[in-house]
Amino acid sequence: MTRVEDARLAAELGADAIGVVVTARSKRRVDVAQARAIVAAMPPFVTTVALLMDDSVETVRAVIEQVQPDLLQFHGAESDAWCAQFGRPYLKAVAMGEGAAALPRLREFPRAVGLLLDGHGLGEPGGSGKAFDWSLMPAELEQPLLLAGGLHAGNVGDAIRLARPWAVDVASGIEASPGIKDPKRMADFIAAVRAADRA
Ligand SMILES: O=C(O)c1ccccc1N[C@@H]1O[C@H](COP(=O)(O)O)[C@@H](O)[C@H]1O
Repeated sequence: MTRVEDARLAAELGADAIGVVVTARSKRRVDVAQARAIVAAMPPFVTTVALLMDDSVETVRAVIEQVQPDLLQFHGAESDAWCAQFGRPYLKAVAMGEGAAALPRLREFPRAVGLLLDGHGLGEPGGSGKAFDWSLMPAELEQPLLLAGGLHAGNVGDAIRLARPWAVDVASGIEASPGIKDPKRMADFIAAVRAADRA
């Protein structure tokens, strides 16, 4: 989310969580002040997430103190120990663009509260709009698995039925342009997720 009004609409439509991208490596980047405004505008029970990618310890500390997100989400080459040093719950994104060869990395983050499997390639930022082979979603891991990458209202139902993730995460598939959400795409996406949940 880059705008308070988009984040409020997501919450009204029933999103369980919203994210702000504070890493510099994104076309959706917001500064700390804007990230704080978006997070502060969220009602109770909507989880707020700050996205980071190979940022400095100082940057992460500033985000924790000033934005106060519920969760950190790391998208780069950070190790489990590096992510855990902040003493905050975190999600670790794993790039699935190389297919089955990426699967061993899912075991490298035992302290993550969840793993986000995203369709982009190793070293690339997320938010790419690229999907991966959902049949690779492992069933045996104990951590909650979140599915991301190239999702939109037209494919998220199939993705949920096939991969059975804990949650789905979307950026470009609900946008009118980078960082600007499209209300109809957002509503259609959440309706498709709820329909798949019920089925
Ligand atoms: O969205 C970004 O710009 C971004 C930048 C750096 C790291 C992660 C980023 N986004 C994450 O990627 C997923 C999937 O995006 P998409 O649906 O394929 O466009 C998104 O939900 C964020 O978690």
